[in-house]
Amino acid sequence: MVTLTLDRLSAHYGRRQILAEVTTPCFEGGQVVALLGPNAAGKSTLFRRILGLIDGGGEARVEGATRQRPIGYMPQDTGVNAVLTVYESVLLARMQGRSLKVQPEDMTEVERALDDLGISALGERDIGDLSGGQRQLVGAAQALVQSPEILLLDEPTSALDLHRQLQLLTILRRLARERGMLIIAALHDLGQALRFTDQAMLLQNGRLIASGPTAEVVTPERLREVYRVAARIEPCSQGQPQLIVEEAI
Ligand SMILES: Nc1ncnc2c1ncn2[C@@H]1O[C@H](COP(=O)(O)OP(=O)(O)OP(=O)(O)O)[C@@H](O)[C@H]1O
Repeated sequence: MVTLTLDRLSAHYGRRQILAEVTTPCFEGGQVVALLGPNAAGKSTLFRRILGLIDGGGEARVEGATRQRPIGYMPQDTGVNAVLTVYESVLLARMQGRSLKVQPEDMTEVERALDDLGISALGERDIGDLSGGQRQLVGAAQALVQSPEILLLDEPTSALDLHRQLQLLTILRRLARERGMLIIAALHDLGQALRFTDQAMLLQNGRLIASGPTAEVVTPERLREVYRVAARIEPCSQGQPQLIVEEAI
């Protein structure tokens, strides 16, 4: 099973330190992990540092991976290429870093990624003609089609309507369980994090404030300290934790 452990991971842009010694428990395949924190806390920077796209100290230790490039990534701003169809853009993502000879298996994987995300009907559409939410799902398909063992998604629900947010989070949970994938998603909706994720990391000003089971990370005290909101967490009628936000403080 694939695992990821962050060990005193730091990151800087030029001379400016953004992340300071982030150390986490070992996250395992099959789990969905929420990456939480207010604007500018360092969530995107953490993803880029895990991917080795920026410099810094410490280590993002991947163990148990069977592939040479085990990590898939969907950035916050997914690029759009207007001259490609959705199918072509996902196929191109699949072929990244490989020979350009398309095998039948590659086409099967493209169809599977589109199907997994419920966007098979968009396959022949030009990517430039899509709505923001549709483009976001295509971005997720581009990351998923590489059959990653670890999938990093930077705010994958930010452009989606409520139905599609819930649908995507449900799909991610299923994919993690069924394929043993470790999925880490930056999320701003803490209620959804409580409902759909197993573990969480909470960043503030580039420091890890808490990590562990989501229900232990997202507490009224931390919402007050880190997010500056007064909130309660109460079980709903079905016993699920429900976040009730009262006011900004
Ligand atoms: N390329 C860059 N060069 C210099 N500073 C950067 C760069 N990218 C981000 N930063 C700075 O790093 C800090 C963390 O930014 P980051 O994008 O990681 O935050 P975030 O938690 O993802 O925020 P948000 O929730 O708003 O997307 C911010 O102060 C930001 O201004």
